Amino acid sequence: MTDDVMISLENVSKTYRGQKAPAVENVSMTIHRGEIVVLVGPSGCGKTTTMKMINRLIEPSGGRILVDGEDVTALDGTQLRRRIGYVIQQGGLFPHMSVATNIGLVPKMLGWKRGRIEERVDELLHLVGLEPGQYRDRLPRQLSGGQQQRVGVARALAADPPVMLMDEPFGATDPLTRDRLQNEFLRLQEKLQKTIVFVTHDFDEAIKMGTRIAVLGERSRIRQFDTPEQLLAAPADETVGQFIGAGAALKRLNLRRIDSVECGDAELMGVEESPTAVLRRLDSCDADAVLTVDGQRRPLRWVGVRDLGPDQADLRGIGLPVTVVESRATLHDALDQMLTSNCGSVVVVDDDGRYCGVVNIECLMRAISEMREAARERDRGVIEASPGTPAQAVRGRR
Ligand SMILES: Nc1ncnc2c1ncn2[C@@H]1O[C@H](COP(=O)(O)OP(=O)(O)OP(=O)(O)O)[C@@H](O)[C@H]1O
Repeated sequence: MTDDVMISLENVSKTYRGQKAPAVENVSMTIHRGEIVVLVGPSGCGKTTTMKMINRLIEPSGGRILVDGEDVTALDGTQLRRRIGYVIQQGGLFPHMSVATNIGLVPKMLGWKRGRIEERVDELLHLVGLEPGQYRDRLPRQLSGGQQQRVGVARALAADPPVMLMDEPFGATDPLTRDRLQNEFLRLQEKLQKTIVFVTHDFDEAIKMGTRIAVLGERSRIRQFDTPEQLLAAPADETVGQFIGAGAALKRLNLRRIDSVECGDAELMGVEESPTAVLRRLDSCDADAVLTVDGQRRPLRWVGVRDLGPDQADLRGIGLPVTVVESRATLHDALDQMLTSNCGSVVVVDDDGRYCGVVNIECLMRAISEMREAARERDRGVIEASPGTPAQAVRGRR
């Protein structure tokens, strides 16, 4: 096994007791350090069974599984599970235990001192965006679904395991929360660089989260194991193509993050400026609205000529609300926001909500045609995929 490999499945099979046919048959797969490998496939194809054999929540009937070079079947199951974080739907929290107790479970089992556990719990709550003072002592039922999920992730990270298994972790949340959790998790993963096996039903989620995606068929047979780009551009067979579904071109928007395209610029004006200053600015540029921002450059509203009546004293509260999207979100998220908000553009913000730029429909169209061209070139074998090619700047318009 090379240094780069973190998990290796070698001819792994599972036949459940009382069943004739195996649920998983002869699966071999290599997962590298720091990658997110997503297992997708139809219901009942064996995704969860395959994943749970890695931490031996399910004992394999045959084959070998190596984690960081060690054969997991030779290790004590409980010890093994302390070294592999595990996240399931709705966090899988113990309902009668506080958030802090839930997160501190594995460190406690590992014999950490109380002070160290408390410090770690607070550190993890910060990491997943929950204020420790506010959430530490709550019970899981006093949290929203998304918050429970964040605590589930914090718990899995408690003992800083190199490997995480995630079984439909965001499955039980509404689409907006799921999007946010996905983005937050990707941001965390940039820092943490864990090796992650991720099971989902949702192909769009697979594209967004996966470094590589394994499309599984019956008995976990691997139909294709490839990067999202390659899967979308060149499905291995008709079944994979059907699974990817219609709109592969649109789905490619999931592959490109907003921070990889050159955004346009809006005409920014501090909200404390005067309506006359706005009129002067609009007169001198080709934008039809300015974007008002607060003292921290956080976007507030789009203000155009028609919002400025003769008696308008200041800019506060006038104009159209902005639709914002994080710079780490995908172009697909940006398009989604545009369509749901009925707005021709979205304002891109950084982690602190500060203005970064504007993405509009022309910018998306340009990115789509670039990706299409790159896929064509790749098919011709001319160049490697280059999904990071920046789009040209666009003018910000509401
Ligand atoms: N404890 C069990 N005993 C017997 N058969 C089982 C058991 N658990 C799962 N199976 C069977 O093994 C097969 C694979 O199940 P598994 O849960 O791994 O599939 P999956 O791809 O994760 O499904 P889903 O997407 O619906 O969650 C299914 O046919 C299922 O009925």
